[in-house]
Amino acid sequence: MPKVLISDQLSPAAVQIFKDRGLEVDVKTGLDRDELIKIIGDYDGLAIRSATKVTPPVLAAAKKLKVVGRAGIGVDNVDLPAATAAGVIVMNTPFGNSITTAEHAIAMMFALARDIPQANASTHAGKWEKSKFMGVEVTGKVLGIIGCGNIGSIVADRGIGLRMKVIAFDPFLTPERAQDMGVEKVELEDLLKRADFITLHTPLTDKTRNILNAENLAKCKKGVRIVNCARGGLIVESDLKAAIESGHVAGAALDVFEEEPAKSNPLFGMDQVICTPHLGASTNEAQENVALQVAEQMADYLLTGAVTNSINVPAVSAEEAPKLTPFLTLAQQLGSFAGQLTESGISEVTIEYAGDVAEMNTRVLTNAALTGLLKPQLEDVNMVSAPVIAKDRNIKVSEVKREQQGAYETYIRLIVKTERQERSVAGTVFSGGLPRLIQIKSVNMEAALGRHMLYVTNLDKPGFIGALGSTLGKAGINIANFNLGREKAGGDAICLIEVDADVPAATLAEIQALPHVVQVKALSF
Ligand SMILES: NC(=O)c1ccc[n+]([C@@H]2O[C@H](COP(=O)([O-])OP(=O)(O)OC[C@H]3O[C@@H](n4cnc5c(N)ncnc54)[C@H](O)[C@@H]3O)[C@@H](O)[C@H]2O)c1
Ligand SMILES: O=C(O)[C@H](O)COP(=O)(O)O
Repeated sequence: MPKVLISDQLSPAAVQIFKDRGLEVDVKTGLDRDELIKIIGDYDGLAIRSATKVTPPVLAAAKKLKVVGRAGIGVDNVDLPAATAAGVIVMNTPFGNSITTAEHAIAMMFALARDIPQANASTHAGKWEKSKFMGVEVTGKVLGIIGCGNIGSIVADRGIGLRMKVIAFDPFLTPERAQDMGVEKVELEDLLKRADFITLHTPLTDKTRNILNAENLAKCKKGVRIVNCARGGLIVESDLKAAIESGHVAGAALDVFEEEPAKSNPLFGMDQVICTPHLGASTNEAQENVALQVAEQMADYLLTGAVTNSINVPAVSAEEAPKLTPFLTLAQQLGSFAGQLTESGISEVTIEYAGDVAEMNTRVLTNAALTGLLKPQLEDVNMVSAPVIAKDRNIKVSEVKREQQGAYETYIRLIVKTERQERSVAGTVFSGGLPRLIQIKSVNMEAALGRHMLYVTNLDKPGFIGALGSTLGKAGINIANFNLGREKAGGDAICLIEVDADVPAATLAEIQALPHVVQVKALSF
């Protein structure tokens, strides 16, 4: 009988589900790393929240482990590549605590507007400082939401209910979805300039890390109040401290910190800063939701092999797997390729299946393509949530099936329409199950996608390839594969280069400055 360890505070509902489904379950919370390493070898499943760190040494000791279930959203405490390499499925519950977290952000906004924690402490101390705590109304104020996904859009809805003017910065929010929500879609600069309250609801990615740094805080309206119930690392804490000390920022309410558990922090002790210890998801309702859901998902997987809400593995049945797997990889790669190049809201996605692949389970393949497409923008998107997210965002998704045509026996073509342009990319699977890109826009080429890729669009002129090669060489970057294609001699051309390491920003800038280069972008797969 499979055995599960619950190593963080989960609702007792989870234990009941595991037992009802016939699994053995142990609850051992507060384990340190070595204690976890010592016992993890006994378990097939590990159910966690954000406290347990699933690191490579833990995974190395977890010889029987098949699934890690995160009762909540963020899986930043799980080393995903290491889990994937160890064959461990990681699943989460992407929607179960969204309402609760949005409510915490609203509670923090009110606490800030009316100094409630400070006034509470002062009153308990018998001071009756009635004139000290002069607040601000939220009605009519501008609420600036950075990141308008599941939680951000619930905050927007509540803000509108409070008669606030809600503006949102989220490059991947379509104008139609913003309009449906009654939210004004704005650029970051505009949001910073106009918002009386700013609330953060993005994942922590390379693009969002330090999004509120000294430079951006200086662009904020004087007297702005800032709420962060998303992730520490979105705000530079020392810069926020300085902005509060100078009086430019009136206050901040923080549920999350650069380092957690936060035992000391530059912002601790400041009168204008309200802190909670990562309580965003801590309500009975949310905890019940996520515990029930994660236990059901883990039991399903351990008992039947069904995969739901997995972050690192697509959902496929045992019979379909061998034929479908290379096409799943291809679909996800095509999606990821387009997603990494997309910098504005997606309105439409069409996936063409031609030849043999049109007879397969194209729904799963479409979900794989959407997962790849949305992944560069969203922290938690998987084969199950991708279509729901696309629908929520008013992205029109359609499949077209064709008989075999053209040079390839079978292929998948992904066409992505955004506010600004239409992008198409096609690929096939070669014998031996090797996925290959065969066309980008209307330019033919045959390219495998490696871990580090450089995508360059340029004019087909002499000297360009040499200049590109020497720029990479000068930067010590080895070229593993070089693929070229062009529309016509002297016309638009595309280079897709596999390199052995990440290309630094300075080298990208040098390539961008080469004659005949239109665009350069580093991609990773
Ligand atoms: N405090 C807590 O206890 C708690 C609870 C739940 C979730 N969270 C955190 O809240 C955050 C949001 O969760 P969610 O479920 O709404 O995620 P989500 O993926 O549904 O939404 C994130 C949104 O951020 C947007 N985004 C991505 N990059 C952006 C960028 N560079 N600039 C602006 N917007 C960008 C995405 O387009 C998306 O709409 C996550 O970091 C999650 O881990 C915290
Ligand atoms: O990502 C999440 O779901 C939240 O940060 C909640 O984390 P917690 O389950 O540790 O409270």
